[in-house]
Amino acid sequence: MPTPSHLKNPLYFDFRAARRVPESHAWPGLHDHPVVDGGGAPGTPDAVPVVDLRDPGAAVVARVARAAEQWGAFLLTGHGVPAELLARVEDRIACMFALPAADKMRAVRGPGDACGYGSPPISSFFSKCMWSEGYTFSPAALRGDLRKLWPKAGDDYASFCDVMEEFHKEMRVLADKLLELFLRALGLTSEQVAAVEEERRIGETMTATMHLNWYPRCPDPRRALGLIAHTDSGFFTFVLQSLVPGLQLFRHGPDRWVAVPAVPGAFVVNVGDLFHILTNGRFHSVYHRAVVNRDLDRISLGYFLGPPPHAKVAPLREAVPPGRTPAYRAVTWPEYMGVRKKAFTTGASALKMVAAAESDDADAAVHQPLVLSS
Ligand SMILES: C=C1C[C@]23C[C@@]1(O)CC[C@H]2[C@@]12CCC[C@@](C)(C(=O)O1)[C@H]2[C@@H]3C(=O)O
Ligand SMILES: O=C(O)CCC(=O)C(=O)O
Ligand SMILES: [Fe+2]
Repeated sequence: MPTPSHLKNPLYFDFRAARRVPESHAWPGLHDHPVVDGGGAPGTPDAVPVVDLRDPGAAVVARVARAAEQWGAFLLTGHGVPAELLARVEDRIACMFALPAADKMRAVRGPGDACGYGSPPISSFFSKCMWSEGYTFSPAALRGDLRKLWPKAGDDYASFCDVMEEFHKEMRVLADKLLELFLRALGLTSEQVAAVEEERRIGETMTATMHLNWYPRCPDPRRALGLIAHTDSGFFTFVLQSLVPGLQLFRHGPDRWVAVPAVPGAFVVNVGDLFHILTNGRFHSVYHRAVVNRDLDRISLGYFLGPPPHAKVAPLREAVPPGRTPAYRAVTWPEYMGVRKKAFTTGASALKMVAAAESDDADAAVHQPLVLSS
């Protein structure tokens, strides 16, 4: 009898060969909270907020503020990234995930590596495995990274790199636009936004990381999980989900999972933990997860924006109410990842661990927003 393919490479779980969900991939507690549809009529309690950038400026700012304060996430439409480019991006991602296991394993993420192929970094905190594969890379340096997957270069390598570079160019511009909208949504005037940028260079220094997810179809989707519930750690993330839905946002009161509808051409924008800190908790990071499907593969792309590694992130002066001190202490992204690691192992909240001691002494308020040291 031939050896099943998933046993040939012990590091690689062959989802295609799986006829059932093994214990290693079966998650308890997946159905502790109900799942509700987030695609209802706009304004209904569970409808995921939509921000259409084609609407008048003041309406857009108000919608961003409401969504970031109440949900920590929204669907972004009218963003100007061509649908035709998004279709090519999805096509190239599917082509990458269809590479033979041996090719993908050549690019495997090493312990502590930011980039590479395999389960996302968060998976190391759990004993169960997720029903997905992922690939993380830096779009600013992708040609080198991608040679691990395509050592001989070739047409697929070239088209993947060309399309991702084109996408990155569009997204980086959109990220700057959204950052400005977020700052306006905090109540800053255009002049204050310009002054913040002059002083702190948040937009100028923001870095982008891309993480691609492949969720193979699953024989028993109720037992398996595509991506464990988490908050993104950076400033904000654009998620492109294919036409197969699977992203769910957690909402309190009553506790429930809201299934984000697959809206063609839309991005889901998630507020991350460092933005939660930057906005002094006014915009809150959103807890979310991805589920899998019995009949269909699903692909998603996360375009993560965050500060450069040496930049300290602390609440913006403008986000702290008069007479109060900032709610969080200054942290770099790597420091915050260290705190989050500790939080995972102890069951604590990483954001609470970087909360500053409460004080009403306005004179003691030392605001140290994004500080760039050389
Ligand atoms: C920029 C990043 C955010 C991320 C860690 C990473 O360095 C690259 C992968 C990202 C991702 C994607 C899946 C979920 C997540 C929690 C993870 O483990 O890897 C996020 C990370 C994050 O937001 O912290
Ligand atoms: O697959 C999705 O829709 C969500 C992906 C995600 O949350 C992530 O990559 O951080
Ligand atoms: Fe995420």
